[in-house]
Amino acid sequence: MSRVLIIEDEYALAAALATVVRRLGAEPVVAASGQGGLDKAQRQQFDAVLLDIGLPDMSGLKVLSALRAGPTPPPILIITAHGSLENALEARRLGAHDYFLKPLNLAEIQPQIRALLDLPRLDLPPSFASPDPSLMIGNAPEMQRAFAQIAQAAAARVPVLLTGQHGTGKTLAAEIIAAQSSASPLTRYRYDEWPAEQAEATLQQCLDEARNGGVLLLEEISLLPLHLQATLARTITEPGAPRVLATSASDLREAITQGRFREDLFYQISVLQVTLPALSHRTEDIPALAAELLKNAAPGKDLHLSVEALGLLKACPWPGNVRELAAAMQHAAAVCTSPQVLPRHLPPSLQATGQDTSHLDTALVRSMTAWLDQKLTCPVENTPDYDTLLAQIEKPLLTELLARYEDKPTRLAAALNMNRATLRRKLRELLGRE
Ligand SMILES: Nc1ncnc2c1ncn2[C@@H]1O[C@H](COP(=O)(O)OP(=O)(O)OP(=O)(O)O)[C@@H](O)[C@H]1O
Repeated sequence: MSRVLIIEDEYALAAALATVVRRLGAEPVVAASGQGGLDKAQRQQFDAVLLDIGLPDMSGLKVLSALRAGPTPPPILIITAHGSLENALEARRLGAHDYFLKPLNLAEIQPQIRALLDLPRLDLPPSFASPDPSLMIGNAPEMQRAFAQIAQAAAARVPVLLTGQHGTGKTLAAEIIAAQSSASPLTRYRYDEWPAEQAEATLQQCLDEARNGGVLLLEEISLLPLHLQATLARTITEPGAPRVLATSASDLREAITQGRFREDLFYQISVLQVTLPALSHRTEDIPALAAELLKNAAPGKDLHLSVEALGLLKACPWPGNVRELAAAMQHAAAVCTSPQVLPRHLPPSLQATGQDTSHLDTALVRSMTAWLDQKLTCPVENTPDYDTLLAQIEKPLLTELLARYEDKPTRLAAALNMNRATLRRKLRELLGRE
């Protein structure tokens, strides 16, 4: 893996550069002073150096000449707030590869770093490459609704709020929307990635970076404290402001009632909304998702899931949603030495929760309660009788059961210990089968 030395005393900038380097597939090493940088360069070989000229302990130009004096000097990119022609000329004379002025446009410096490291575009992790919309898997009705919302959002240039539990694909959906609707790279900001004293300056930097046609992804916007919400509410209405895509796993309307989120900002950022369903609400998507995630986890290994393993996956509650399923498939790929993944190849925690199906019972009771609420809130004369309600429950139950026993009533009756004559009568009355 290529290694990049970042000599920069401004924490926010150093962290942002480290993120860029990491996303390019290289390892960042940060030094906050000139001497620190030189020490690190003496101990390790680097493939590139990003060097700030305005360092606290010595001139970056001095660091540059010291680095260049080594036996195999790496290519060096200079970053400076004191952009003068002299500095630029001197840096070039001392052998700097290129020269960048602060405030730094990360989108501009990124291709330069890639070129220095001689990294092919394909090396980029999916978060920086434009994600392929087909990578978002889902056939369930709730997912189809989400796809329609994503398509609308991709065709517009208005702010979008993406909601759903953690790991449901909000960020992936936002990346797809951004890639489809803007040529500029996506700028990202997440409040809890920064120390409190750097958070505001970094937000401002991200807002500036994405100005004039860019897209700013604000991950988990609910974390933003009120004073930064005020900054955001003011800035995103200014001319040239970036398009904002915001994600939230917590209920922003509830946050508004509790005084933790500004109502005006909520309406500003939620012109369009995309709602990603929980994985436990779309268990029919689990086979396709699990197969794809397993393939990604073990490319070329041709692993597939046994019926038993799939049954277990479908029964799990998945609080971590698709992210948790992806981790489970990585686990399976690591421990499974045969072509077929069995329940014992799944993480032990899943094997335990998969046995406990109480969450499914709870879900059944919850949806039956909602169904009854709806059925029974009508004038007394229209209230259905008990047998009608029971028939409505039994009809899908029998259809589903028959499908599992090859559509053979005799097999179903034997397997579930049912009276054959009763089953035949029910099939005739409820499903019209002779
Ligand atoms: N429908 C999907 N098809 C394929 N992969 C998916 C899908 N949804 C999510 N993923 C994958 O699951 C992982 C988690 O998704 P993502 O980071 O987008 O979730 P999130 O909702 O933004 O989570 P958080 O709230 O924790 O930030 C990612 O690796 C993503 O690529």
